[in-house]
Amino acid sequence: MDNFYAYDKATWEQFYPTNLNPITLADLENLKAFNDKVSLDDVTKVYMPLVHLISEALASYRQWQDKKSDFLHRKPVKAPFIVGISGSVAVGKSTTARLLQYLFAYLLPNRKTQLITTDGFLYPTKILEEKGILARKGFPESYDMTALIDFLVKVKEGQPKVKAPLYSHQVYDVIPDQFAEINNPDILIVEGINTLQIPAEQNIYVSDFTDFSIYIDADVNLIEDWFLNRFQQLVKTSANDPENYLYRYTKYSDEEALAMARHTWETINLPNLNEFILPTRDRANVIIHKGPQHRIDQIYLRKY
Ligand SMILES: Nc1ncnc2c1ncn2[C@@H]1O[C@H](COP(=O)(O)OP(=O)(O)O)[C@@H](O)[C@H]1O
Ligand SMILES: CC(C)(COP(=O)(O)O)[C@@H](O)C(=O)NCCC(=O)O
Repeated sequence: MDNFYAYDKATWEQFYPTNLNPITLADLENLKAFNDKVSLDDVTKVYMPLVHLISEALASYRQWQDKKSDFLHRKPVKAPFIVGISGSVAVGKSTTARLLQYLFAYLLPNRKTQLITTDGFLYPTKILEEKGILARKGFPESYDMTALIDFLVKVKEGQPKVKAPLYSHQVYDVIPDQFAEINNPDILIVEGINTLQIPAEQNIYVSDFTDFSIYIDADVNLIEDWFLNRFQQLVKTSANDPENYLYRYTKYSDEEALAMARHTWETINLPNLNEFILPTRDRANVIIHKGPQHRIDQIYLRKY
């Protein structure tokens, strides 16, 4: 990790400029209502300075966009600033993405932020089955990368109403005929395990469209625990919903269901982490490292 500056929380906290208002107690209460899991200590000491840093990158991006338009004698187009969030399955990407969206709204009230997850660009289960790659869900070949790149091109062109397909963890599949609509926001957060990947068969990558990238990291045993905990929570909430994919696990004892989830982790998500996700870590602008209870213990900022 030679090309990163490494900071503990106490040092990183000091980078929040003293002339900016710190987040207030009332806002932290609102945040608690929005998400009662995330540590407020992490919010004030890690995420607030990070959001400030990203807002500086956004300002310099906008300046560069304007300079390019001036150079070309073209009318400036508002191309959204894209923040990519990567990391293992169940490391906390979507939780962090939603938190960042909340904090952008707080610190940058005049900027509109939207959020998508690349899960929506997974091939539907039917196609994964036809291709014989259902057991490779989440691996590079399980995503329709052409559709994802096409989506990013339209977003960057400043087009309104760009459609993004949606994925449901409950249905365990892409939802047919339902889309998120991305409407030329100032900031688009793109969250997904593949946002830093360089698939061999592509010559243009998600990271070519990403203006700031974050990788969420943790010890692999902790991530496995978080995956199993999330699985148990999702199974619990499916108990009265036979349509839910996870409903089938309610028929097994807790131990049996847990053993099946562990098998999924060991045969699919862990090999995917080791072969295709972790090797992309050092390309991120910032690595957030978490310890037990998801508490952040180190922040790495890429030097070059
Ligand atoms: N900062 C956090 N504090 C507490 N729990 C968290 C935090 N981040 C994620 N989790 C929990 O960890 C599990 C995985 O998080 P999730 O955001 O779904 O991960 P991902 O999107 O990377 O798959 C979920 O059960 C979630 O509630
Ligand atoms: C849809 C996913 C590829 C992406 O996961 P996420 O990062 O959203 O947790 C993953 O949740 C998944 O379904 N993996 C395949 C193996 C499994 O966990 O069932």
